[in-house]
Amino acid sequence: MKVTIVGTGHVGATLAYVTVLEGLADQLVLINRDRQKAAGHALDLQHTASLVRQPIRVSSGEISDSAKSDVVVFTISVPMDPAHPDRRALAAGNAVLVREWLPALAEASPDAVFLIVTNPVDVMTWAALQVTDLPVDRVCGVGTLVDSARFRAMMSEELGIHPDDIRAYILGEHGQSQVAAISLAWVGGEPIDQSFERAREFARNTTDSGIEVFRLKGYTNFAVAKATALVIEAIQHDQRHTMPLSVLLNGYCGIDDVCLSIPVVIGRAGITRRLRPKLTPDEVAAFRASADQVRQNNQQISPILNDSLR
Ligand SMILES: NC(=O)c1ccc[n+]([C@@H]2O[C@H](COP(=O)([O-])OP(=O)(O)OC[C@H]3O[C@@H](n4cnc5c(N)ncnc54)[C@H](O)[C@@H]3O)[C@@H](O)[C@H]2O)c1
Repeated sequence: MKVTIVGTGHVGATLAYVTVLEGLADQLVLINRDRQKAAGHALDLQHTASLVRQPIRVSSGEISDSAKSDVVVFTISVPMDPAHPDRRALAAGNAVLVREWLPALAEASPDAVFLIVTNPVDVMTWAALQVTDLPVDRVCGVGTLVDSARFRAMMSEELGIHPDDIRAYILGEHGQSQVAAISLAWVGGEPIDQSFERAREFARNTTDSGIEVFRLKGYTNFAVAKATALVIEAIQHDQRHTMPLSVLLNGYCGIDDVCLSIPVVIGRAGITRRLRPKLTPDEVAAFRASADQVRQNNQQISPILNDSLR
């Protein structure tokens, strides 16, 4: 399997390291505007590859070197203002990057699954679909996967049960309007008590946790890299795992033409199913409000995507 990581900043470089350690590809290509930096990471990872069991070829290069990738991960981004950490503020700058990079990447790897990590990830996933002819089931954003994992970890600690045994999703925007689908949370077949006040507190903590890491160290990399690696692994082995990813919604909860995280099934062909769990009326209302928020951002960047540079 050939994986290309576009952008070798904190997230891209960490994901490249996890890809090598976990043997998630036979071939890994790194692309960065600073070619020397990408070459340095590739060389360092070649040395790493000689220490792991699974052989993997690591190189750096241009978009042409990414040709016929099975997975392309997009992580390039304008920087977030440390004084005002707000993912939505990256929308205009990153829309320019999506417009500049995605068409050529898609042309080079028309059969790849494209994983968008760049924030605001729901808006950028939608943007990627606007500037390419990629099928909707092969473009998805690493949206609330980390949020959901964090939410489950908090519940796990409270309940004294392994997080793998807890099913719980954060849905909607990877950001302030995200929705904790507490009505869907269960363990061992038992629903988590709706009146479980701590679950609401955990949901609030989850919403803020990514930004909190950013405030403390200036970027986030480990959790998102591991989450993205899980998605790559599901594609590599056609695992058909269910996970919350940001995908284009059309007619979902009455929402059209917006990318938001919902539980999906993912495998080698990309998204094979969009699951439709039964949410409470309050959760549906919150999910629709999240869609409205993201739609506003989409509208703001539309003129940038339509710019004549395309
Ligand atoms: N989806 C998620 O859960 C999640 C989690 C963490 C971070 N993120 C997002 O991932 C993105 C990357 O984060 P990071 O910490 O790696 O950022 P970073 O600043 O460390 O890296 C950004 C990369 O983009 C490249 N870049 C910047 N401007 C460019 C330009 N004009 N042309 C080409 N390349 C350019 C840089 O060279 C660098 O490789 C950000 O948008 C961040 O918000 C998403």
